Amino acid sequence: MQMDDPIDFSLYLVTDRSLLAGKTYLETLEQALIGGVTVVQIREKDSDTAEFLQIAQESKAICDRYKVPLIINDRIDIALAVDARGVHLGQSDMPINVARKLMPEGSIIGISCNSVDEVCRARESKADYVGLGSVWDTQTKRLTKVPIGVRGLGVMLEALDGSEIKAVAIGGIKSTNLARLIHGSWSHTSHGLDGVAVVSDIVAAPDPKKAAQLLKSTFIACKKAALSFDRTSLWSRDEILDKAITIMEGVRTLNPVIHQITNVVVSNQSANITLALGASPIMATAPEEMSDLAKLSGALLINIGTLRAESLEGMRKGGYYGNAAKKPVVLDPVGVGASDFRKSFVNELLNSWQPSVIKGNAGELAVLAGSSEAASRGVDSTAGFKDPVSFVKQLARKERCIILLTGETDYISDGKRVFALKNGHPLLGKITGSGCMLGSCVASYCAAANILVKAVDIEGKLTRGGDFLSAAIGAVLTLTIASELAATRKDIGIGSFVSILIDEVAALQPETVRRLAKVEEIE
Ligand SMILES: Cc1ncc(COP(=O)(O)OP(=O)(O)O)c(N)n1
Ligand SMILES: Cc1nc(C(=O)O)sc1CCOP(=O)(O)O
Repeated sequence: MQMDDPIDFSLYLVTDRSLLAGKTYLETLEQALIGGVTVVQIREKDSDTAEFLQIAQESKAICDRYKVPLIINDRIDIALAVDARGVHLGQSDMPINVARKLMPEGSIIGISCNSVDEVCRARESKADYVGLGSVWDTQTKRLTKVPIGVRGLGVMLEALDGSEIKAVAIGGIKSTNLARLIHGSWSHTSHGLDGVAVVSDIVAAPDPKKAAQLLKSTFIACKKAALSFDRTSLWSRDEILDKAITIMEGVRTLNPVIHQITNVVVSNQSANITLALGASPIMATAPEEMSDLAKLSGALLINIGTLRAESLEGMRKGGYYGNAAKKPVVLDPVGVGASDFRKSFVNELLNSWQPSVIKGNAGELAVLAGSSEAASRGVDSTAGFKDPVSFVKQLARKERCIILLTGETDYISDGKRVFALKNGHPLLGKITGSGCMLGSCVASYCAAANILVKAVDIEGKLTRGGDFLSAAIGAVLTLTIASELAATRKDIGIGSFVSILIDEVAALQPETVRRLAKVEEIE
């Protein structure tokens, strides 16, 4: 191991002797190294200099045996004394330029960052890497700043575009939330994390070797899977329509269970439209059921209309277990701009699990994107975007999922391609819950798409890899074409329209979808 060998940051162990679970500190360190830790930071918050020095010397000897670089937290004198590869500094520690003068040439200097401003300063000061955190809450350290969440990481990573500075995330990271971390933090400029820094999930594990192995293999698989999001599919518009129709038929033959946590206004018609599609609805909300239902169902829909305090835990757990069971999760952020309560809750949801599709009107999606361009009033959108095509593409890249923007023209993007769909009838806008019913259709089609995947390669992925772009297109076509057919019925009115719409969805034939579909890809 030479001083100028590049460091592999993928699994960065930060030590904490107060958390040991049975094994001694040195046994724990060695087991973690055998398990695949690629860099170690000695963090001794309660030791005096003599004790810190001794621990650092003993740790260095073990790390050298495994050819793994050693970093010292805060203390340049200790780093120099043990010939460590570098130091990790906090925002209130010695400035990087001073540390650089004291440390030997080629030393690694890392700094903690909690905001984009701090990342920009780290860049100016020529840090070698940044520790971004805390991502989530942690029991290991009393936090003085609000956790940044996975979506906050994405903008910090973007601030590193074009630099050589490496980035690791820290705070609350476990093997169980690593997939969400890697996928959700990817910036829309395709900047991903170089590694994860972990304390308790390794140090406090009964088997630190196994814990490190799991973290390392999960990190590698997730990073590979996250990179695949940037690949563009080569399907033509007609092939995508074929796939959408295959998915439509798949819902009818596979009869997937669609778990829906939805609002009280539309619960009944959402369940009925799901039945009309050929799927099987279950409208369960209790947090206690979420783990079982994630295994049983083909997809989960989370619709935040009529949000109440007692619904929150079910939505948190539903998405979490949905990701864990590799089932698509569809988020319908109904009226998210109506209150700070909804806004902060949706932000919390998107920091804790990964949706496969987000559907919303212009006002709702503008709130998610932090844009003031499209206004909303309650749950209704009152104005659209000047450039909806770029908007959906950007948001899909940011959220790493399919974005469905509803309106007179519906826009669907996977971050690379954008499709405009122009079917539908004005009566859809006159009834309550047409958007919510569309959410049920999207979830049903995603479930079938996720079951129909042929070559299953689930490693590191949040689902089986279903074609959710075609699923979302198929779902929109089904509801909007059925609405056109329903509107031609004699004496149709607002009241009868809902029932006839459900009938038309049930009776809709694939050839009719193919004949009437108004889908075009926007270059
Ligand atoms: C990799 C990594 N990132 C962040 C930290 C936190 O460092 P700091 O801000 O100095 O806080 P303390 O470690 O002193 O609590 C870290 N140690 N490692
Ligand atoms: C040491 C440290 N620094 C943080 C920061 O936000 O800068 S969070 C943290 C503790 C991380 O421990 P665990 O992996 O057990 O959650």
